[in-house]
Amino acid sequence: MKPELPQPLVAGQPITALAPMQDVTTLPFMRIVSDYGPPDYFFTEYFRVHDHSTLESHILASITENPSGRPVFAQMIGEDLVHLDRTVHLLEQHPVAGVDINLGCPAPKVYKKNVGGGLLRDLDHLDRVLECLRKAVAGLFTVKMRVGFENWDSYPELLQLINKHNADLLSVHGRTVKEMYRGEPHYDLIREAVETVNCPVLANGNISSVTKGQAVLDSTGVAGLMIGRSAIRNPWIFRQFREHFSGEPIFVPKLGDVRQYIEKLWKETKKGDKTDDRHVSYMKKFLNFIGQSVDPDSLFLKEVRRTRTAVEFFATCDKHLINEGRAELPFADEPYEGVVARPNHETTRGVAKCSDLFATGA
Ligand SMILES: Cc1cc2nc3c(=O)[nH]c(=O)nc-3n(C[C@H](O)[C@H](O)[C@H](O)COP(=O)(O)O)c2cc1C
Repeated sequence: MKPELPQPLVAGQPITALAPMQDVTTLPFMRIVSDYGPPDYFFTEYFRVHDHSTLESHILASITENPSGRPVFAQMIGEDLVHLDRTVHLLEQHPVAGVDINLGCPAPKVYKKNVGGGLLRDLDHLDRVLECLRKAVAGLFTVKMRVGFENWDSYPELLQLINKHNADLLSVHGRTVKEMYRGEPHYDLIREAVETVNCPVLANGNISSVTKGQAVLDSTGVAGLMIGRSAIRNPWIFRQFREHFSGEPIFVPKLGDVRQYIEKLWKETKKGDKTDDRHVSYMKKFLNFIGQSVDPDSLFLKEVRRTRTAVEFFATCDKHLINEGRAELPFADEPYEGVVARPNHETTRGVAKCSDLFATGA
């Protein structure tokens, strides 16, 4: 019998999902998001698939040790049929909700190896990849993709491939690979997916608040929303969506709550062997997004980016988030205009890790 998509936490509500984010959606981050109110679905960062790949243990932990009880879909990136098939069988020995293929990674070093977004340039090979995966995956087979490589000329064909291979869920990041993270996503193209494919669709890209999410639900008719960077900035966002869908008052975090979130992030993500000062640079990956909603002049972000030691880092957090009554100020619902996270997407470090592997000819 065909497996069904898991029910959302509150039956009948649109689905919410945490987008896969390399080096971010690790087990510690999933724990934190679960504490603040989990999404309906989790997706892991991608497992790399090539001729000598194994399941990376830290990614596997985000499936096997996830405390939320919510379904976790395992994402893969790769293009080799034999090894994709092999990896599906390895993954399905674990409690995965389904297996997802990454058709969106826009990093040149990745797409040049014809994986991630690169697969969107060769629909014949993509056809074979999807056929192989559909045969291999016993449970739910899901796809996360962008709307095209250079443009969306092949998008209708792409959507037909989703139908041909009976994907069970499609997440669409409404930009081309070449658009990277620039500009507003093409929500009209997400609507086209809803009208064309036979499976539920999740809208992805710049779902920054409940208001924005509801507007996207209304304009596209999607079954749900997949949220990435805004869940780093605002880990209460899934709870807020659930409250909104239930017609309840929506929780408004204060700067004092944000200070506690930063403390939690520090404690959860710091590995035993790392010095406090080295951990400051890892924390900036998160602070970059959090800082977008702290103050409109970007004072917090500018100052925290300059910190080098743990003492400086926490003193800056206290100054901007707690001292002089700031703890009671609201944390803005949307990023302040002009306050930009840099980088605002996959980092070179993350990209380098996977491109190094694919560069071996795998
Ligand atoms: C740091 C970072 C890492 C990412 N890693 C992945 C990944 O491993 N797999 C994937 O499909 N997308 C990845 N993405 C893309 C996101 O899943 C998502 O499609 C994108 O950020 C747009 O959604 P948003 O505007 O809600 O962030 C990553 C994005 C970021 C910012």
